[in-house]
Amino acid sequence: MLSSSSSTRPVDEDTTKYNPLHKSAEADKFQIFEQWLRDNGAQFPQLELRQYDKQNDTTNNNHDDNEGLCYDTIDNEAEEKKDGGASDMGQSADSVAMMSLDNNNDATAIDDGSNEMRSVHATSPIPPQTVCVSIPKSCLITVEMGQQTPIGKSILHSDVELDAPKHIFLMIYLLWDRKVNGSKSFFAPYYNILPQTLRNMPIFWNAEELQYLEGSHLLTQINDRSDAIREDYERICSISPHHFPTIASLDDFRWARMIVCSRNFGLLINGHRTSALVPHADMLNHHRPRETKWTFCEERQCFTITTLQSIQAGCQVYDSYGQKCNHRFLLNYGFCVERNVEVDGFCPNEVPLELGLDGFGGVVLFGENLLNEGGFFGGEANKECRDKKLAFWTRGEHGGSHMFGGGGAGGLGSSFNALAAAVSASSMSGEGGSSSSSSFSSRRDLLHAMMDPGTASSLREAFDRSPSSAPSSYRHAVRHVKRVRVCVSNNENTRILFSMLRVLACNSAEIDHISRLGTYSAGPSTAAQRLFGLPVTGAPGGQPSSSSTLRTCRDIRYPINPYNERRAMELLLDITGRALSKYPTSLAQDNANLLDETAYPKYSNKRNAKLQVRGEKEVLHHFALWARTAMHVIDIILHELSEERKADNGGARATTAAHNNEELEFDYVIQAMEDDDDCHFTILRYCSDVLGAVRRDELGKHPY
Ligand SMILES: C[S@@+](CC[C@H](N)C(=O)[O-])C[C@H]1O[C@@H](n2cnc3c(N)ncnc32)[C@H](O)[C@@H]1O
Repeated sequence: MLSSSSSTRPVDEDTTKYNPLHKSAEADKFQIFEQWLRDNGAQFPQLELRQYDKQNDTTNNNHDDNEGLCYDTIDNEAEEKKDGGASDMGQSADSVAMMSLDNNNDATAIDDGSNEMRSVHATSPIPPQTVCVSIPKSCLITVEMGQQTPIGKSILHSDVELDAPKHIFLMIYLLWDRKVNGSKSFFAPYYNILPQTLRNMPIFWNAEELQYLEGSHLLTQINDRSDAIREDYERICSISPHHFPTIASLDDFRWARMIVCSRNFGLLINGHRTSALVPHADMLNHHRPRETKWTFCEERQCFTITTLQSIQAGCQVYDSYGQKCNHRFLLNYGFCVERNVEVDGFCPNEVPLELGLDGFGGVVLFGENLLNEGGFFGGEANKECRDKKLAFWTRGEHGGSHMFGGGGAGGLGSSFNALAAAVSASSMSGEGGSSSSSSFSSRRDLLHAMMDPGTASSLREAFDRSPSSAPSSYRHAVRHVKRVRVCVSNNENTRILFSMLRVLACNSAEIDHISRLGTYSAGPSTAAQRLFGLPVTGAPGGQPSSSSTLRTCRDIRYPINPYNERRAMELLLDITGRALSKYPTSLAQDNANLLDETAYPKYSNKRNAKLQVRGEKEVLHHFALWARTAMHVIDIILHELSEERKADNGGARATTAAHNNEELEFDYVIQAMEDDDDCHFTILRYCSDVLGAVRRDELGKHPY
């Protein structure tokens, strides 16, 4: 196990593995590359490039060490940028057997194009604040250069919309120059050392490798990414039908997209914001916390990398690709960090949760309607209530337009990924446009039909074209779904998740109450609302104060009451359970699997997939525990309240057996949580502070 600090990181001492660069064609490529850079003024005097040796990797994937709750629409990962942050993978990078680029002991590994994992090492001790890499502007490929190519100009003059507009011009330059100028290109030495297969990138995984991600939303994102690349390719072909297909095939385009995605730097060059491919600087692997920083230095007119700490001779020199969830590392860079934890203990791994409402007032979790019609979440019979609830749930979104587009942005930038589900032709025609939800059985049939993935998507298309002409039952069945990414933290996205759960858990009186709440208005507030600096209720009479803005389902930051909060926690337990049930293996099984480095070799696609799903399950288990703990604490509060009520009514509270049981007392339970080292601080703080404030408020309402 390597430390994240260079001072304790082992130094590679087996110099026999790092012979001078002259023995293989592969080494020649790198020698030519480095010489080309030096000839053009680049400097990296204390660095050498190395290549990882192949290691039991059945997928030909040799890797070394080792993107708050956002609505999906702001979770745009299409154009991931390096951010000058730092990595964890460094810890494993050094532990991987490596060889110098001229080491022809493993010529086969080199020649099959699969040994694509290179790294940068210090050849002598490097003090902090040393500019260890300096690449002149003339060696950079920038967005503007892509815009000046014939295809770039055609794109600029067209009104075509592309998924990756910023990356596209770098891709275009790379593909165009390679094809048109070939070995005569100024950048040919750079093109020659770029990885050829990118087999570690999930969009290039085979079916067996993708199956390792079963249960993960990442599978959908991989598909979406693949589709988006194909669509961009087709759009550019439509602008340049005779030229572009001769420059790049779809496979070339896919390769270029992932090269740019994993290697570009967002820069400010002489006051102009752009993106660039920076030869050599893009050979540094990711590690956190960061040990180097990079920038475009106007004085030198060079891209520079500067050390932030001393780096020992032989140690790998890292860059940080930023603090990111493993799904971003995997999707955009083709690796996962084994232990993705920041120095302060924060783990950025996330999992997306999908929750929503149908027009019957029924809760929808991961696209499935809760059908407990006898229970609370299956929907409300009261039309007025469900209309209000739906109005609140969709408040702030663009009416209609987002509903069927699969991810259109809402007015507040939130993802309103409303899903229109298909129903069978018979059920649609059978409804005849009459009021729909007249009976439970027809509604149930309708919802069942909607859950069937085989139901007619053509009807959905017809409905999308003309929603207003669809039968009202169908319109009511349309599910309004939002997605939120959560991690093990009480960050903004956690707060949004809890807010949405509270709204979904509202009964008629509660939805009336939150609909009346104003935002940031002065006036009377409860102790708990003051304590948390939370929005306060509007003036009596139900109108928000004039200075308030309308609140949305993201704004219910404080429990509405203990009963609603308990229902919200039931929903949280349900949604985490549903998400966990999608995976074929348990978290315990994953942990056991990852101990087996023969079956799950380091840096293999199989291991990376396992790391990804394990990270998701860790988050889901955290929230399941949160929900269970909260329900227990709320039950204790409700018990105390009922005891108070009895006492207020003249009962003998103190003599009840239950009351003598200290395990049923709020303070006792909170103290036990504080004493428990395993109790996560977010759960403790929520139970102690948020539920504690709810309890104080409720007790303050006595006598009843
Ligand atoms: C900017 S390049 C870095 C240089 C790269 N190693 C090469 O040989 O060209 C980014 C790629 O390096 C690899 N990489 C970077 N950091 C890594 C890490 N911590 N663990 C595993 N692979 C990493 C991934 O394949 C990623 O797509």
